[in-house]
Amino acid sequence: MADTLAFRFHLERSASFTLDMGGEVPLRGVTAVSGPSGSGKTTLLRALAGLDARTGDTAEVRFRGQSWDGPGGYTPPEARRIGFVFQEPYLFTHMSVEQNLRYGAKRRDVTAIDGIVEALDLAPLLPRGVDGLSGGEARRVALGRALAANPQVLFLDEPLSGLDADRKAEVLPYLARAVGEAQVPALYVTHATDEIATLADRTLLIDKGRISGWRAAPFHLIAGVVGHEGEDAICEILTGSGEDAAAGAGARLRVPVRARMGERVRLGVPRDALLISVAHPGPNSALAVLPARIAEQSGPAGPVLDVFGQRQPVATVPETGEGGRVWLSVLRVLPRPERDDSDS
Ligand SMILES: Nc1ncnc2c1ncn2[C@@H]1O[C@H](COP(=O)(O)OP(=O)(O)OP(=O)(O)O)[C@@H](O)[C@H]1O
Repeated sequence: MADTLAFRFHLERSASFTLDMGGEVPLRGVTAVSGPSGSGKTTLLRALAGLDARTGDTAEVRFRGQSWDGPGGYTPPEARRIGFVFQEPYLFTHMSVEQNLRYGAKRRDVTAIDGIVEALDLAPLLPRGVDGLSGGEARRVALGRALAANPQVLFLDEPLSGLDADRKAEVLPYLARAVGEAQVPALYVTHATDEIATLADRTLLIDKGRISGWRAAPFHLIAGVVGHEGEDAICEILTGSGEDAAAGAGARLRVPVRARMGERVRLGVPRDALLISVAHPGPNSALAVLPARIAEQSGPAGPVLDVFGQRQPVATVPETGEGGRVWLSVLRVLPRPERDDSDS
């Protein structure tokens, strides 16, 4: 497949750790890389980037059909055009925020960074020094600098780690927006389920240096922005195809998302914010209570719900039999602007 990052590694790093895996990551949207501490997530990103190569390593990497490493040829790390964002922001402290961004952009036209400044809301920070930035602001600048270099892929290694829950909730919508708008595919190392629910189109699970599985995107609904109320957007759930499509026409939710009128958003629903019941739950604190149907009680990837024609994997469903009607209470959503190729 041409539009993938394909790899195979056998890297012995210590007596107790060998990265031994091969796979293909679609170069579309965000692929989360998740696994226990020490499972090899950072080692995988660095190996894909061509860093820390050692004698005795077996490494083969192909990016969109072009050889980065292996018998097909070698591309040095600096020519791979990877935008790296690490756990620490690593900004240049002797430069202002704007100089940091321009450094990222190097030979690019400065107007080219306008979209990044807007998506990450960096305009008020541009003249400031880096030292006085809050943790959340520094993360936004670090992401902006990586995007300013016009990378062909982003490698984000726990870019929000170390932020408290409030700061993280503040930065996550910007991160989601910037990644969505830049249309740069990303590999995103994280343990955090809220980040995966907001950002990930799929998750690569690794354990002890090996791939332990793939997980599809967590439960989400695609919606269109049809209005605004205060800072929030009013989103109308888009209907898919099939017999349940018509049932959803007009279902709306008010959500805190930075999105323009007419824009498509993906509303990620964390597992603990989704209740499935056989009877209508009655008045509750849900953002929305939606009719749905169990499309598959026990499919190969677990149960599948059909929500207005959008088929979604879920952890468990009540025993009502296949085709059973259920009600879906959505308690919380984590929105991300959606690219037009989302359903391809
Ligand atoms: N250069 C190295 N020399 C020896 N051991 C290494 C080296 N690099 C990584 N390791 C070992 O490889 C294993 C995987 O490390 P890695 O940092 O990739 O894990 P991780 O999944 O990113 O962990 P975390 O979630 O804690 O960041 C660890 O046991 C680590 O000690």
